[in-house]
Amino acid sequence: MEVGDVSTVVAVDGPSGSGKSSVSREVARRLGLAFLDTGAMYRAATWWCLDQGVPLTDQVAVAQAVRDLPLVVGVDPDGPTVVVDGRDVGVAIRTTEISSRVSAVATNLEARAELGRRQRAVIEAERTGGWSDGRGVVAEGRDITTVVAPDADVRVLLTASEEARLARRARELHGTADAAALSATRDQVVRRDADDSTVVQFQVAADGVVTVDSSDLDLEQTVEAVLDVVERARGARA
Ligand SMILES: Nc1ncnc2c1ncn2[C@@H]1O[C@H](COP(=O)(O)OP(=O)(O)OP(=O)(O)O)[C@@H](O)[C@H]1O
Ligand SMILES: Nc1ccn([C@H]2C[C@H](O)[C@@H](COP(=O)(O)O)O2)c(=O)n1
Repeated sequence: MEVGDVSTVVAVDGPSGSGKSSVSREVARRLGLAFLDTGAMYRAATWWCLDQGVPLTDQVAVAQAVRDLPLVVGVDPDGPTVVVDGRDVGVAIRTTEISSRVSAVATNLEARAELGRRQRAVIEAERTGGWSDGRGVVAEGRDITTVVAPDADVRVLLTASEEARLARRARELHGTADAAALSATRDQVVRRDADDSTVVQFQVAADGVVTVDSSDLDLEQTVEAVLDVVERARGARA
Protein backbone atom coordinates (compact mmCIF):
# COMPACT_ATOMS: atom_id res chain seq x y z
CA MET A 1 0.00 0.00 0.00
CA GLU A 2 1.40 3.38 -1.02
CA VAL A 3 1.87 6.07 1.61
CA GLY A 4 -1.22 8.23 1.68
CA ASP A 5 -3.43 5.55 0.22
CA VAL A 6 -6.62 5.09 2.18
CA SER A 7 -7.97 1.63 2.89
CA THR A 8 -11.47 0.77 1.74
CA VAL A 9 -13.93 -1.46 3.55
CA VAL A 10 -16.85 -2.57 1.38
CA ALA A 11 -19.80 -4.29 3.06
CA VAL A 12 -22.27 -6.27 0.93
CA ASP A 13 -25.45 -7.89 2.28
CA GLY A 14 -28.39 -9.53 0.59
CA PRO A 15 -30.63 -12.57 0.40
CA SER A 16 -29.61 -16.00 -0.80
CA GLY A 17 -28.83 -16.22 -4.50
CA SER A 18 -28.57 -12.44 -5.00
CA GLY A 19 -24.96 -12.88 -6.08
CA LYS A 20 -23.18 -11.56 -2.97
CA SER A 21 -20.31 -14.05 -3.02
CA SER A 22 -19.66 -14.04 -6.76
CA VAL A 23 -19.97 -10.29 -7.13
CA SER A 24 -18.08 -9.38 -3.95
CA ARG A 25 -15.22 -11.73 -4.78
CA GLU A 26 -14.82 -10.24 -8.28
CA VAL A 27 -15.06 -6.69 -6.96
CA ALA A 28 -12.33 -7.52 -4.43
CA ARG A 29 -10.17 -9.05 -7.17
CA ARG A 30 -10.45 -6.04 -9.43
CA LEU A 31 -9.73 -3.57 -6.62
CA GLY A 32 -6.92 -5.60 -5.05
CA LEU A 33 -8.86 -5.94 -1.80
CA ALA A 34 -9.21 -8.92 0.50
CA PHE A 35 -12.46 -10.92 0.32
CA LEU A 36 -14.33 -12.17 3.39
CA ASP A 37 -17.17 -14.65 2.86
CA THR A 38 -18.92 -14.54 6.22
CA GLY A 39 -21.47 -17.12 5.11
CA ALA A 40 -18.63 -19.60 4.83
CA MET A 41 -17.92 -19.00 8.53
CA TYR A 42 -21.50 -19.92 9.47
CA ARG A 43 -21.26 -22.94 7.21
CA ALA A 44 -17.93 -23.94 8.78
CA ALA A 45 -19.46 -23.63 12.25
CA THR A 46 -22.33 -25.87 11.18
CA TRP A 47 -19.89 -28.40 9.72
CA TRP A 48 -17.88 -28.34 12.96
CA CYS A 49 -20.97 -28.99 15.09
CA LEU A 50 -21.88 -31.99 12.94
CA ASP A 51 -18.28 -33.21 12.94
CA GLN A 52 -18.11 -32.96 16.73
CA GLY A 53 -21.52 -34.53 17.31
CA VAL A 54 -23.00 -31.34 18.73
CA PRO A 55 -26.80 -31.42 18.37
CA LEU A 56 -27.85 -28.37 16.37
CA THR A 57 -31.03 -28.19 18.46
CA ASP A 58 -28.95 -27.58 21.62
CA GLN A 59 -28.40 -23.81 21.52
CA VAL A 60 -26.05 -23.77 24.51
CA ALA A 61 -23.86 -26.53 23.08
CA VAL A 62 -23.83 -24.89 19.64
CA ALA A 63 -22.75 -21.57 21.15
CA GLN A 64 -19.89 -23.27 23.03
CA ALA A 65 -18.83 -25.16 19.91
CA VAL A 66 -18.70 -21.90 17.94
CA ARG A 67 -16.63 -20.27 20.67
CA ASP A 68 -14.20 -23.18 20.38
CA LEU A 69 -14.35 -23.28 16.57
CA PRO A 70 -10.77 -23.81 15.24
CA LEU A 71 -11.42 -21.87 12.01
CA VAL A 72 -8.99 -20.14 9.68
CA VAL A 73 -10.45 -18.28 6.69
CA GLY A 74 -8.29 -17.21 3.76
CA VAL A 75 -9.17 -13.84 2.23
CA ASP A 76 -7.44 -14.05 -1.16
CA PRO A 77 -10.26 -13.47 -3.67
CA ASP A 78 -8.43 -15.71 -6.15
CA GLY A 79 -8.72 -18.59 -3.72
CA PRO A 80 -10.57 -18.02 -0.45
CA THR A 81 -9.92 -20.96 1.87
CA VAL A 82 -11.87 -22.38 4.80
CA VAL A 83 -9.87 -24.57 7.19
CA VAL A 84 -11.35 -26.12 10.33
CA ASP A 85 -9.07 -27.99 12.75
CA GLY A 86 -6.46 -28.20 10.02
CA ARG A 87 -8.89 -29.63 7.49
CA ASP A 88 -9.83 -27.86 4.23
CA VAL A 89 -13.65 -27.83 4.30
CA GLY A 90 -14.15 -25.46 1.37
CA VAL A 91 -16.15 -28.08 -0.53
CA ALA A 92 -17.77 -29.85 2.44
CA ILE A 93 -19.47 -26.67 3.69
CA ARG A 94 -21.35 -26.23 0.37
CA THR A 95 -23.36 -29.47 0.54
CA THR A 96 -27.15 -29.44 0.66
CA GLU A 97 -26.94 -30.93 4.16
CA ILE A 98 -25.01 -27.89 5.41
CA SER A 99 -27.16 -25.45 3.43
CA SER A 100 -30.31 -26.97 4.91
CA ARG A 101 -29.03 -26.88 8.50
CA VAL A 102 -26.89 -23.73 8.75
CA SER A 103 -29.81 -21.63 9.97
CA ALA A 104 -29.54 -23.46 13.30
CA VAL A 105 -26.23 -21.65 13.78
CA ALA A 106 -27.28 -18.44 12.04
CA THR A 107 -30.24 -18.03 14.41
CA ASN A 108 -28.13 -18.69 17.53
CA LEU A 109 -27.47 -15.23 18.95
CA GLU A 110 -24.38 -16.23 20.95
CA ALA A 111 -22.93 -17.91 17.89
CA ARG A 112 -23.63 -14.74 15.91
CA ALA A 113 -21.85 -12.64 18.54
CA GLU A 114 -18.74 -14.84 18.35
CA LEU A 115 -18.62 -15.00 14.57
CA GLY A 116 -19.29 -11.27 14.34
CA ARG A 117 -16.34 -10.63 16.65
CA ARG A 118 -14.08 -12.72 14.45
CA GLN A 119 -15.37 -10.99 11.31
CA ARG A 120 -14.63 -7.56 12.80
CA ALA A 121 -11.11 -8.72 13.64
CA VAL A 122 -10.49 -9.74 10.01
CA ILE A 123 -11.93 -6.48 8.69
CA GLU A 124 -9.77 -4.41 11.05
CA ALA A 125 -6.69 -6.43 10.17
CA GLU A 126 -7.27 -5.75 6.47
CA ARG A 127 -7.94 -2.08 7.11
CA THR A 128 -4.43 -1.68 8.59
CA GLY A 129 -2.38 -4.52 7.05
CA GLY A 130 -3.11 -8.21 6.60
CA TRP A 131 -3.35 -9.96 3.24
CA SER A 132 -4.27 -6.70 1.48
CA ASP A 133 -1.38 -4.71 3.05
CA GLY A 134 -4.00 -2.29 4.29
CA ARG A 135 -5.78 -1.77 0.96
CA GLY A 136 -8.96 -3.04 2.58
CA VAL A 137 -11.58 -5.76 2.22
CA VAL A 138 -14.92 -6.64 0.68
CA ALA A 139 -16.97 -8.47 3.32
CA GLU A 140 -20.26 -10.08 2.37
CA GLY A 141 -23.08 -11.70 4.29
CA ARG A 142 -26.39 -10.72 5.84
CA ASP A 143 -25.53 -8.30 8.67
CA ILE A 144 -22.28 -6.71 7.55
CA THR A 145 -23.80 -3.34 6.59
CA THR A 146 -25.81 -3.18 9.81
CA VAL A 147 -24.07 -5.04 12.66
CA VAL A 148 -20.56 -6.20 11.78
CA ALA A 149 -19.30 -3.15 9.85
CA PRO A 150 -21.90 -0.35 9.99
CA ASP A 151 -19.04 2.15 9.59
CA ALA A 152 -17.78 0.57 6.38
CA ASP A 153 -16.73 3.06 3.72
CA VAL A 154 -19.15 1.51 1.21
CA ARG A 155 -22.32 -0.36 2.14
CA VAL A 156 -24.37 -2.20 -0.46
CA LEU A 157 -27.54 -4.26 -0.28
CA LEU A 158 -27.47 -6.60 -3.27
CA THR A 159 -30.98 -7.78 -4.07
CA ALA A 160 -32.76 -9.68 -6.85
CA SER A 161 -36.28 -10.98 -7.36
CA GLU A 162 -37.09 -14.33 -5.75
CA GLU A 163 -37.62 -15.70 -9.24
CA ALA A 164 -34.14 -14.66 -10.36
CA ARG A 165 -32.50 -15.94 -7.17
CA LEU A 166 -34.23 -19.32 -7.35
CA ALA A 167 -33.31 -19.72 -11.00
CA ARG A 168 -29.66 -18.82 -10.37
CA ARG A 169 -29.31 -21.25 -7.48
CA ALA A 170 -31.13 -23.98 -9.42
CA ARG A 171 -28.80 -23.57 -12.38
CA GLU A 172 -25.81 -23.57 -10.03
CA LEU A 173 -26.86 -26.74 -8.20
CA HIS A 174 -28.75 -28.66 -10.88
CA GLY A 175 -27.61 -27.19 -14.20
CA THR A 176 -31.14 -26.21 -15.06
CA ALA A 177 -33.97 -23.96 -13.84
CA ASP A 178 -36.80 -26.30 -14.77
CA ALA A 179 -39.72 -26.83 -12.39
CA ALA A 180 -38.14 -29.78 -10.60
CA ALA A 181 -34.86 -27.94 -10.04
CA LEU A 182 -36.68 -24.84 -8.80
CA SER A 183 -38.70 -26.95 -6.38
CA ALA A 184 -35.58 -28.67 -5.09
CA THR A 185 -33.90 -25.30 -4.56
CA ARG A 186 -36.74 -23.51 -2.81
CA ASP A 187 -35.86 -24.74 0.68
CA GLN A 188 -32.31 -23.43 0.72
CA VAL A 189 -33.30 -20.09 -0.79
CA VAL A 190 -36.76 -19.10 0.40
CA ARG A 191 -37.06 -21.11 3.63
CA ARG A 192 -33.51 -20.37 4.74
CA ASP A 193 -33.90 -16.62 4.14
CA ALA A 194 -37.16 -16.68 6.08
CA ASP A 195 -35.46 -18.43 9.02
CA ASP A 196 -32.45 -16.13 8.92
CA SER A 197 -34.64 -13.05 8.73
CA THR A 198 -35.93 -13.80 12.23
CA VAL A 199 -32.62 -12.59 13.72
CA VAL A 200 -31.13 -10.27 11.09
CA GLN A 201 -32.64 -7.87 8.59
CA PHE A 202 -31.18 -8.12 5.09
CA GLN A 203 -34.18 -7.48 2.84
CA VAL A 204 -34.37 -3.68 3.19
CA ALA A 205 -31.42 -1.27 3.00
CA ALA A 206 -30.58 0.53 6.24
CA ASP A 207 -29.85 4.27 6.17
CA GLY A 208 -26.73 4.97 4.11
CA VAL A 209 -26.81 1.58 2.36
CA VAL A 210 -27.02 1.65 -1.45
CA THR A 211 -29.34 -0.91 -3.02
CA VAL A 212 -28.23 -2.70 -6.18
CA ASP A 213 -30.99 -4.81 -7.76
CA SER A 214 -29.46 -7.43 -10.03
CA SER A 215 -32.77 -9.00 -11.15
CA ASP A 216 -32.24 -7.87 -14.73
CA LEU A 217 -28.46 -7.69 -14.71
CA ASP A 218 -25.97 -10.40 -15.62
CA LEU A 219 -23.00 -11.12 -13.39
CA GLU A 220 -20.64 -8.70 -15.14
CA GLN A 221 -23.21 -5.91 -15.12
CA THR A 222 -23.73 -6.44 -11.40
CA VAL A 223 -20.01 -6.36 -10.70
CA GLU A 224 -19.76 -3.11 -12.64
CA ALA A 225 -22.73 -1.66 -10.75
CA VAL A 226 -21.09 -2.38 -7.39
CA LEU A 227 -17.73 -1.08 -8.61
CA ASP A 228 -19.52 2.11 -9.60
CA VAL A 229 -20.90 2.49 -6.07
CA VAL A 230 -17.40 2.01 -4.66
CA GLU A 231 -15.84 4.53 -7.05
CA ARG A 232 -18.52 7.11 -6.27
CA ALA A 233 -17.93 6.67 -2.55
CA ARG A 234 -14.16 6.95 -3.01
CA GLY A 235 -14.63 10.10 -5.09
CA ALA A 236 -16.79 11.60 -2.37
CA ARG A 237 -14.03 10.85 0.15
CA ALA A 238 -11.24 12.36 -1.96
N1 LIG B 1 -26.45 -11.10 -11.78
C1 LIG B 1 -26.33 -12.41 -12.00
N2 LIG B 1 -26.75 -12.94 -13.16
C2 LIG B 1 -26.65 -14.27 -13.38
N3 LIG B 1 -26.13 -15.16 -12.50
C3 LIG B 1 -25.70 -14.67 -11.32
C4 LIG B 1 -25.76 -13.29 -11.01
N4 LIG B 1 -25.24 -13.14 -9.75
C5 LIG B 1 -24.89 -14.35 -9.32
N5 LIG B 1 -25.14 -15.28 -10.26
C6 LIG B 1 -24.93 -16.72 -10.14
O1 LIG B 1 -25.90 -17.16 -9.20
C7 LIG B 1 -25.35 -18.19 -8.36
C8 LIG B 1 -25.43 -17.74 -6.90
O2 LIG B 1 -24.52 -16.66 -6.72
P1 LIG B 1 -23.83 -16.42 -5.29
O3 LIG B 1 -23.44 -17.74 -4.68
O4 LIG B 1 -22.77 -15.40 -5.47
O5 LIG B 1 -25.06 -15.85 -4.48
P2 LIG B 1 -25.10 -15.49 -2.93
O6 LIG B 1 -25.92 -14.28 -2.77
O7 LIG B 1 -23.72 -15.47 -2.37
O8 LIG B 1 -25.87 -16.75 -2.38
P3 LIG B 1 -25.78 -17.34 -0.88
O9 LIG B 1 -25.99 -16.20 0.05
O10 LIG B 1 -26.86 -18.37 -0.83
O11 LIG B 1 -24.40 -17.95 -0.79
C9 LIG B 1 -23.93 -18.41 -8.84
O12 LIG B 1 -23.90 -19.50 -9.77
C10 LIG B 1 -23.60 -17.12 -9.56
O13 LIG B 1 -22.64 -17.31 -10.60
N1 LIG C 1 -23.12 -12.54 8.00
C1 LIG C 1 -23.88 -13.63 7.78
C2 LIG C 1 -23.56 -14.53 6.75
C3 LIG C 1 -24.33 -15.65 6.57
N2 LIG C 1 -25.38 -15.86 7.40
C4 LIG C 1 -26.18 -17.10 7.26
C5 LIG C 1 -27.13 -17.07 6.09
C6 LIG C 1 -27.12 -18.48 5.59
O1 LIG C 1 -28.16 -19.19 6.24
C7 LIG C 1 -25.80 -19.05 6.03
C8 LIG C 1 -24.80 -19.25 4.92
O2 LIG C 1 -24.65 -18.06 4.20
P1 LIG C 1 -24.34 -18.13 2.61
O3 LIG C 1 -23.07 -18.91 2.46
O4 LIG C 1 -25.50 -18.88 2.01
O5 LIG C 1 -24.24 -16.70 2.19
O6 LIG C 1 -25.28 -18.17 7.02
C9 LIG C 1 -25.71 -14.96 8.41
O7 LIG C 1 -26.71 -15.19 9.14
N3 LIG C 1 -24.94 -13.87 8.58
